[in-house]
Amino acid sequence: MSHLQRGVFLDLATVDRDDLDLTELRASLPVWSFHEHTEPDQRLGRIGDAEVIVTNKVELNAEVLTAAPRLRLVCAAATGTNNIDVEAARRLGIVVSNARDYATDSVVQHVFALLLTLVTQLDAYRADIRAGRWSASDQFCLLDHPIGTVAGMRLGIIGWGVLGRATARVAEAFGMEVLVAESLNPDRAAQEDRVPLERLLGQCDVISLHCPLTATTRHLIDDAALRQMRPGALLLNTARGGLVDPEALARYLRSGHLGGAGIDVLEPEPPPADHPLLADDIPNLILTPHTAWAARTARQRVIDEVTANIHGYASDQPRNVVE
Ligand SMILES: NC(=O)c1ccc[n+]([C@@H]2O[C@H](COP(=O)([O-])OP(=O)(O)OC[C@H]3O[C@@H](n4cnc5c(N)ncnc54)[C@H](O)[C@@H]3O)[C@@H](O)[C@H]2O)c1
Ligand SMILES: O=C(O)[C@H](O)CO
Repeated sequence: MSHLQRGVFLDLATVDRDDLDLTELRASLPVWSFHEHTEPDQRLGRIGDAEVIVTNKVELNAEVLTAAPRLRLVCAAATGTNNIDVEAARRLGIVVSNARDYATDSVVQHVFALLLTLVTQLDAYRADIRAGRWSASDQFCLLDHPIGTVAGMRLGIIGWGVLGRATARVAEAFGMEVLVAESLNPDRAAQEDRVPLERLLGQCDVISLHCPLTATTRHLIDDAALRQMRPGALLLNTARGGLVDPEALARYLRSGHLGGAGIDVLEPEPPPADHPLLADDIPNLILTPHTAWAARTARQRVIDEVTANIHGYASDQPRNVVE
């Protein structure tokens, strides 16, 4: 058994809005400090001699990890761990655990909320109603914005993990054809049935991103990738903002080459007011504020996953270790 004394949760308010049960988490260690948010210059003071850090989005770089004298376990209250220097943690003998498969229902319904909103022109018709166009119409319905059907569309998935696979299952139920991109990571196991990224981009009506943000995947969807996408194709990003070059995406939406985009994640977050994708003249862009994961059930599950990761480490059976 590994005896752990003290834990610090650096950004509890990003998970809990006083609607979650933290009893088990609080009981998992003798001493806890919970902080709603932590600014970069507050990190070291708050970490102190903690052996366990829980973070959703506070950055833990090599400098911070090196300066934490007793740190043994970092629990990401998230699946994505791009805010944590996992390599530095490994060198320092610190275990990093994440939360897996905790928000699958929430993220997948969000992917389809974005896709169906684009394909049905929901926003445009709601704006028409608010502007009085339905009441003023000479017929029972409005037909001003062309409506597609997802059935028959070809969906390209980039990132064949928990969320990519779950998205594919729902897509098939909608009558979509699914193609899966080869992983760019050369260490990945056999990739039969996968399609090279370039071909996937050129053959699909919808591209949905589900891979982690790493040095290799940063700006995976750049100017060249957007150019390869079919005219009128749709881009969905519920993974990480850094996967997409925002200036390039704004250009391809403005030019009409892309039919639309549904984006839940930007870089940085929160985005500055002058972020290229916050401009108000970009057509067919639906933005949501990183809420794909945020159903209450999923937020409770992420707390339960963190608790299980602490218990796993304490009983010498670390779980969900990020390699
Ligand atoms: N918006 C949200 O609310 C939200 C919620 C949960 C997760 N996420 C993001 O979604 C990502 C995926 O989550 P998941 O649960 O499916 O993770 P996962 O680890 O199960 O799947 C990720 C997959 O991406 C693959 N991959 C890695 N590098 C790749 C590359 N270069 N090219 C193609 N594929 C590559 C991996 O092999 C793996 O199969 C997370 O890393 C996180 O950043 C976002
Ligand atoms: O990676 C995740 O799990 C989401 O971004 C929520 O933190």
